Amino acid sequence: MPDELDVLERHPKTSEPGELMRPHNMTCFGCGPESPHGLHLEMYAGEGFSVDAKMPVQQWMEGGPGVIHGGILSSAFDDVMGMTPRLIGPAAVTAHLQVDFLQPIPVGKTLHLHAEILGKQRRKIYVEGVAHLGDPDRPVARANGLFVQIDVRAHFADHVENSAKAAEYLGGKPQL
Ligand SMILES: CCCCCCCC/C=C\CCCCCCCC(=O)SCCNC(=O)CCNC(=O)[C@H](O)C(C)(C)COP(=O)(O)OP(=O)(O)OC[C@H]1O[C@@H](n2cnc3c(N)ncnc32)[C@H](O)[C@@H]1OP(=O)(O)O
Repeated sequence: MPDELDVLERHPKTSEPGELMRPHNMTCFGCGPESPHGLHLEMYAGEGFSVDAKMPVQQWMEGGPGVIHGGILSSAFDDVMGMTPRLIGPAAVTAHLQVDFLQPIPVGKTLHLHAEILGKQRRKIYVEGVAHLGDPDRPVARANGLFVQIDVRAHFADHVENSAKAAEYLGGKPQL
């Protein structure tokens, strides 16, 4: 992370600490309630510049026998960490994501995910993530990511017609 950072301020319209955050896209694999095969993560705004979510580790998420698939864990981090920019302003997309797998994460447990903005410089937002199984002092995974703020309309302009929600986005009535 660079030394010279911008001052962080919560966006006046963002969710209050403890409040459920709105999915950024109803069919998002991570947080979309309408995603047919998604994680259906419910995200809560935390104190400061943080977001929390809990994910029951289900059988279909299995990688090694009885434990979570690394890609599922990475996806969960991606989405929870990707939600933190909304606390401060324009949406951001993942430019870089790095995950440390510290312990096996068993099927049947509930994974607690916490993401927090470490700093921002221009459009770059540095975010860390941590996951545990109920005891915050015993993390089972950690992540670091770089998210880059975008103009959502310009960024998705060439792709939005492929969205399951294309009719709504192109009909001028985005949910967001
Ligand atoms: C009408 C439509 C309406 C639709 C409404 C929908 C609303 C939806 C809302 C919200 C969506 C949020 C979704 C979150 C979902 C969870 C997160 C994901 O899974 S996102 C998917 C995976 N990620 C991507 O697909 C990104 C693909 N990459 C890109 O598009 C570009 O590379 C992008 C935008 C990341 C950067 O491209 P540049 O051209 O805009 O900007 P440059 O100048 O290259 O980078 C800006 C700064 O970032 C650094 N940078 C960029 N990539 C870097 C990297 N990999 N490592 C280190 N630094 C990097 C650069 O060095 C530069 O830094 P310096 O300001 O000059 O210091």
